[in-house]
Amino acid sequence: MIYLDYQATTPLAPEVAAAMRPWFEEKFANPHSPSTWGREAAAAIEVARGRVEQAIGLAGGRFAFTSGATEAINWAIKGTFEDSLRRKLVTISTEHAAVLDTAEWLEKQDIEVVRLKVGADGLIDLDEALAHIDDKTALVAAMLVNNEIGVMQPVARLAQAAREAGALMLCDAVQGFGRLAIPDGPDLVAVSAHKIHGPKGVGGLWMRSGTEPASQIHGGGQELGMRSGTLSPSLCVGLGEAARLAAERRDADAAHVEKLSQLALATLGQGWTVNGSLTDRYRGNLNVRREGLDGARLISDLRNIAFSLGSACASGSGRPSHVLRAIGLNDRAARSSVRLGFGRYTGEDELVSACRRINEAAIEQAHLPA
Ligand SMILES: Cc1ncc(COP(=O)(O)O)c(C=O)c1O
Repeated sequence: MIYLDYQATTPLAPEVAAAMRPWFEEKFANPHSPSTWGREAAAAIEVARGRVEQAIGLAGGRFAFTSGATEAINWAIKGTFEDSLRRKLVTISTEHAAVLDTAEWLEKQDIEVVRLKVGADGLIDLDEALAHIDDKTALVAAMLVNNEIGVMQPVARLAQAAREAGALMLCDAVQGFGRLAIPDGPDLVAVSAHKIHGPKGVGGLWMRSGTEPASQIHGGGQELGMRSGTLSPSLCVGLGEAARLAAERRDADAAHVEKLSQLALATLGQGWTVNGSLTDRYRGNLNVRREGLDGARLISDLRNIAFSLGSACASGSGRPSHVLRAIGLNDRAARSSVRLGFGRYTGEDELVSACRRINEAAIEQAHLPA
């Protein structure tokens, strides 16, 4: 199996698995218990928290663990509106479902939602965005790297505009965290462990000091009373170790990914078009289309290569991706697109071999009866 679906999830780093194991097995204490064992687990969680904060790299804030980025985003958005008299959210039409579905829920509570359009390059028009961010706006929510097409929005500029308007800025940094520097400016940053070679089921929300959205999960008062529920030392330690490794290896991983991206494009060869900006992008995400291709069929024909149509959610629904539609592709062009995602553990040879097979299968498909 050649794994080219790094945006859906990433393989667990061996260092992370090793760091997590004792907390599943002999060190099973409840980290909120006052026993010696409990305190040891709590201390390990605090070390992990420090590592995540360091990898996020923004000063003057604090990180709280959650079950993943979806929960962190729900918390940030719903909690901000619960605390604010302002009634407007400005976001982008190509955000992840965690943001867009929460925005839809807000609309039912009579909150105005502006979904900024994007151009064929997948990027917003900054002037249009600035015109919408005003004194009615409580929150601007924008992702750092798009999960489907890899393009990078101008997060720092949006954060500045939000601040000038007295609003807060949430950055869904899931696909950029640990891979790129998070630009300074956001007040709230959501991250997830399983996109950076950590375990599934853990992530969290970084909050600038003084910006603590209202709690959405009530109970035992863990995480400074902001997010209740017994923390899993194993998952938290796993995220901490994944963040530490990502920070340590960021430049080496970025250089590797850049090389892989060039190799993939050169191997696919002619007839393929990259969806979204060629310049403002994370290189480990290559969403490509080919005239007449049936992407779903290609994926089922090439069972030994794991790749996808776009987001895992869009793939399941059978509906064309909202991101590809937003960049102006019609149904046919959207269905002829596939996403190749690679990273730290992808070998050059396996990538070349996979791209060759993808290209050959696509050419073969063009000659088959529909
Ligand atoms: C951009 C983006 N935001 C949010 C999420 C949700 O993260 P999690 O799986 O931790 O809930 C994902 C993962 O699919 C993502 O790619």
